Amino acid sequence: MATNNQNNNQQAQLINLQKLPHLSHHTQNLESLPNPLQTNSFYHPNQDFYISDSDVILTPIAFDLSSPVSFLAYHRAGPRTRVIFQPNRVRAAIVTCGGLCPGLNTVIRELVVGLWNMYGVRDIFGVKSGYRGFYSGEEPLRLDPKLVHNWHKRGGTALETSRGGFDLHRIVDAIQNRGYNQVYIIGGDGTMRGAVKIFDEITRRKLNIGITVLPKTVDNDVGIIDRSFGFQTAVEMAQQAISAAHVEAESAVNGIGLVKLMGRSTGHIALFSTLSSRDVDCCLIPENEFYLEGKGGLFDFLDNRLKENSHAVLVVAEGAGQALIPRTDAEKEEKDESGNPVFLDVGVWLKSELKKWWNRDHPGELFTVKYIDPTYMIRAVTANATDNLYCTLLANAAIHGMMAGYTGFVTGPIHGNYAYIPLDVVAKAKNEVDTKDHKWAWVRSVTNQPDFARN
Ligand SMILES: Nc1ncnc2c1ncn2[C@@H]1O[C@H](COP(=O)(O)OP(=O)(O)O)[C@@H](O)[C@H]1O
Ligand SMILES: O=P(O)(O)OC[C@H]1O[C@](O)(COP(=O)(O)O)[C@@H](O)[C@@H]1O
Ligand SMILES: [Mg+2]
Repeated sequence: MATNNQNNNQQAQLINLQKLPHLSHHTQNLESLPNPLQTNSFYHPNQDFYISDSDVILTPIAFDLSSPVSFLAYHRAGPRTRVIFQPNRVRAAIVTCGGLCPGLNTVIRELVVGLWNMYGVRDIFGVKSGYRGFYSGEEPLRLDPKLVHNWHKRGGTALETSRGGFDLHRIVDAIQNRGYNQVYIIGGDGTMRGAVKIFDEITRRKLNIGITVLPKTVDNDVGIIDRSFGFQTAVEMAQQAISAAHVEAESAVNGIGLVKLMGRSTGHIALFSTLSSRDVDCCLIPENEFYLEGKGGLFDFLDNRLKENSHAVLVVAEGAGQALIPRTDAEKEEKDESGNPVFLDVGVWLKSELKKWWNRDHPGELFTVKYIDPTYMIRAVTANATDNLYCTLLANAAIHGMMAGYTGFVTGPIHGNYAYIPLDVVAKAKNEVDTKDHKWAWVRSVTNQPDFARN
């Protein structure tokens, strides 16, 4: 019969636990207290209510039994029996960084309400305007449930956000000087790269300060988690633009409706919008290069489509086709304040190329391109119900992790369960559209578009 040790060894070979940093790893004399939820009148925690450190989420969830299997395990999010912070000694800071995303205000609201109601924390501060707000001299906003009461009904971020302005030492000095010991950062891939540096510096200084990132990206370009909050809302909003483009195209002779959607380096919004709309004839994304002229190119496809159907709808992600657009050397070098490449407008360029092509190949024949660019409209809106719920669970899960003393972690759903994932791992994990998988094949079969693979 296998001994416990043998079983543990076998399990260790099979399961690779993604260990989390904990404040006890670099600070001493931490307190250990019963979780205040134990005496919170709204909760009646039994033993199953608490999540233990051996409770994990496994991935992958689907595997082939005929091959050797191994799993990555992430600590499951949720309340622990013991916490390391006295609620009245917590000074929490919340900051939003990078571009907008539906649900930002909900996450802020739920962090405030969760800290206040679940754990009895009273010192909660909103840092204004992104990373630079830590040291800009602007006073942080004191937050309480009354103030944030309605925030989930507003798009944007009431704390304001910004790009750039990452000054590591000034940020960590400010965190230290303000006496923050829980820092909740809401941001995307760039934000996480910055947060890794903040975490490293806090660790180097041996400070008793927990830091966590709640992943935000309207593009859904952050890896490991199932999807980001606000993404569904954005896809829903994009439907309106696609429907309008379809109506315009259908109502014209040889009409093309062209919609540009967000997606800097990943085409998830374009892909999901295409799949859910079914009005789209061709979806162009950064992960799949395309070309205009010749057999199998976009014009060839559209020529046939217009002959068959007399109208067509194109969806293009903003980061698609960038290599095809002529640009000056200066334009090639252009970056935004965070260091992200600045794109030329693929929609405007495509519209002009389409017109040139038609006039050249079909002179005198009627043709219309209606270009719709909803850009900020899909991300500046209030989160829908599903995303709002996601934001609430995300914020609650992040709070439980921080109160338990975890640090340098990201909270997010993995196979529908909330998990704590090491920050440095998520910061490196990009979520790109896999053009070899079923979903992209499905797009191709729904649209019948070419694969743009030159043979
Ligand atoms: N490599 C990096 N190191 C430190 N800070 C970074 C890095 N990349 C981005 N940041 C900072 O993170 C913040 C948000 O980044 P940005 O790329 O604009 O948005 P997002 O986090 O949504 O991707 C900005 O303040 C930016 O300066
Ligand atoms: O005009 P801004 O604020 O720079 O935003 C534009 C960019 O923001 C995005 O929504 C992504 O932003 P994040 O990296 O902040 O998530 C892109 O889709 C878009 O290119
Ligand atoms: Mg980003």
